[in-house]
Amino acid sequence: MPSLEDELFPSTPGKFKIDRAHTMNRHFHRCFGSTSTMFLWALFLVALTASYLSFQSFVYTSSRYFTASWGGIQWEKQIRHSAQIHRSNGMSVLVTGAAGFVGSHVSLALKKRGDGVVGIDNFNNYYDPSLKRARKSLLNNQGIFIVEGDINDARLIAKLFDTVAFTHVMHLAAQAGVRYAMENPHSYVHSNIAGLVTLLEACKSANPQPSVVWASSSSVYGLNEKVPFSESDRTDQPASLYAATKKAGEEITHTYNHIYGLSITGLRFFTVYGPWGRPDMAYFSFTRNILQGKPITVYRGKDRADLARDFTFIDDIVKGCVGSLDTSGKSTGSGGKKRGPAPYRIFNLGNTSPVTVPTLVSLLERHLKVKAKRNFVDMPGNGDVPFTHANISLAHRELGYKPTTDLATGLKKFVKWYLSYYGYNHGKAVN
Ligand SMILES: O=C(O)[C@H]1O[C@H](OP(=O)(O)OP(=O)(O)OC[C@H]2O[C@@H](n3ccc(=O)[nH]c3=O)[C@H](O)[C@@H]2O)[C@H](O)[C@@H](O)[C@H]1O
Repeated sequence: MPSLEDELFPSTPGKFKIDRAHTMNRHFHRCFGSTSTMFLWALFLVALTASYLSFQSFVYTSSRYFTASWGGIQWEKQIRHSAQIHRSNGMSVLVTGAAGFVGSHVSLALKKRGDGVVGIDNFNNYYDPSLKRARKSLLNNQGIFIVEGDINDARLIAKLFDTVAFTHVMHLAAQAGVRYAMENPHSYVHSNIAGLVTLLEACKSANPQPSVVWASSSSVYGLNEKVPFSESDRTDQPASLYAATKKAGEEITHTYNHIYGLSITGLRFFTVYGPWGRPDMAYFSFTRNILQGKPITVYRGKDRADLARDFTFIDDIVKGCVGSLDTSGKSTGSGGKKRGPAPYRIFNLGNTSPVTVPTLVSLLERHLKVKAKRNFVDMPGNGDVPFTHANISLAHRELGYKPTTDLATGLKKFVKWYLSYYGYNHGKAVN
């Protein structure tokens, strides 16, 4: 069946063009008989377009205003209340990623000792958001308010700094996970680079400027083979996009320290685990599979060598974070201008005793009292590194950091939490 266009303008080659041009010409002259009429029509069209555009912008602004999940007197009151300090020389901390694993633990620790804490989290679905919601209610019960929003939302971040003069920012919001970077590379750029810059822009413009402590990663050591990994070792050979964005974060924060006088502390976390942890990590997904009777995939390196990680228990990491906030030193800038040099620090926060992945599995079996079905496969080339091992002498000297939990003890605590949270039958098919 010919289309309406075909009926109006027959498609015979040659004829089509002439006829169409001719017809258009006739219509044109009928409508716009003289130059002055043409001018008036043009004026009319310009005015019509302008009023349409301003109407569109009005609709956008007002819908943004009415549908925003933040703002308003009540909202500001909650933020101020949450940020209130209840100890002498305390701090008011904006914690990004507060509904995340490390973020929720650090927020609770700060609140417990009397610091003011305001959280922000975008509750994305990288892993089950219901776990993030559960962490949120835990924090709410302790009087911590979590703003639901993205660190890329510059207006929201500016509003938070307008509402509270935060002394510190604990920046833990990030797209985590080493291997997922091959599936969704842009989410890493969005959170770990664009989001970081948006946050730093707000910090640099705030008056007073806060001190910033943020989560880098052990993955920045990439293909480094010198053990244990020291802060001064090479970090220019990342093995994954995740690692590359964290390394970029270290360079980006350096420029904000250099240009604007922001006090910066970057923490290279080594495979953090524990209660309320991340379901995407090996110790967590292994636990789920073992309990469900499903096989687990255990990667092996070159020549079938076991992979190893410097697994670090969450309570030790929390101490390192709090110690970093306490020793961070002040930012020196104001109104976006540097007034003098400010501290720029980077620390490894590890356990300094690597354990192989098969040993991790054996420990889980012991605590769960269930045998695992191991499936050994060669480590795929997806960003993984064969081992990590932290030298923590710098953090020990500067922060008093001293991890005290070995993997067996930490996993016992994790398993206890896991069973109380999910029960033995989590996800098991019921016959
Ligand atoms: O320290 C970091 O900077 C990073 O730590 C964490 O990464 P990783 O150390 O890779 O932890 P994780 O995935 O638990 O794999 C642990 C081990 O199990 C092996 N592994 C993993 C999965 C699997 O199915 N099988 C397996 O053998 C795997 O090969 C590895 O040897 C954080 O996720 C990351 O966000 C970042 O913070």
